[in-house]
Amino acid sequence: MAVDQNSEEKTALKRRGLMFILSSPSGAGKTTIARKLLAADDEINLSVSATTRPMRPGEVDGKDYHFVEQPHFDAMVEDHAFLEWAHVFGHSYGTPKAQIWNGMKEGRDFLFDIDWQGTQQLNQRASEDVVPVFILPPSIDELRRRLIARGTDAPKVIEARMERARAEISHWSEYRYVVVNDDVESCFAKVREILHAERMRRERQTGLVSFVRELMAGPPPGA
Ligand SMILES: Nc1nc2c(ncn2[C@@H]2O[C@H](COP(=O)(O)OP(=O)(O)O)[C@@H](O)[C@H]2O)c(=O)[nH]1
Ligand SMILES: Nc1ncnc2c1ncn2[C@@H]1O[C@H](COP(=O)(O)OP(=O)(O)O)[C@@H](O)[C@H]1O
Repeated sequence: MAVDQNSEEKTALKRRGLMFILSSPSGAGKTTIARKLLAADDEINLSVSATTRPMRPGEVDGKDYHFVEQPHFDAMVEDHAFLEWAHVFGHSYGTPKAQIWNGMKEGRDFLFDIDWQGTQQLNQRASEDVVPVFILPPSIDELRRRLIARGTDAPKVIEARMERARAEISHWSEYRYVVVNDDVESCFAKVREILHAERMRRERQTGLVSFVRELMAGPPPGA
């Protein structure tokens, strides 16, 4: 029956969701690239982290981050509510578990803006589902210029971020992909290509084995 065939085909080609990670030293542009990707791609959802850092102008609670007090964050750690969490720049950041696991099972993809510590933890927990991408600035001077131009941090905070940048960059080789964010449009295009190619990987297409089996079970060519 035609209806059955259609639904069978859909099942056969279903794929498991992936965890697309963007990391970089602060100011290299990962939030910019992440926002462009979310706007351009209907199939990827942002993993909204919880953080104890203060909200920046223009940020929205529940959309950019869940802004929480330290006791609330600590209680979530106690309850094992995070897939991963870490201290960054004197604040706590963590990925709430609930939204991710259910979505992944339904084949939804998630975008993570997390640091190298979180990437290591996700790699340990779900390496097959993880696609780690590291964004590099074109130069250290340009990194400082971008942090200043962003206008969200006091000079002391900018210097702290610059000091940390080298330590963060030292983790570049733990990532499957590394992209230099010189021109934002060309960096975005590369990141998008990575996402598209990763979606096509054989291992992610959960129904492929039965699909190919059925394909091979058909009549031989010319029959
Ligand atoms: N491990 C981990 N890192 C996070 C999480 N959320 C954000 N981060 C990282 O924390 C760092 C600081 O983020 P943020 O305060 O937004 O400043 P930004 O680096 O200037 O965007 C960045 O490297 C983020 O990728 C999280 O849930 N887990
Ligand atoms: N390719 C680029 N060229 C020039 N400025 C950029 C580029 N990418 C991002 N920026 C700017 O640099 C600043 C830092 O970018 P942001 O995305 O906030 O970095 P991160 O999330 O890595 O801390 C922002 O003001 C952003 O508009």
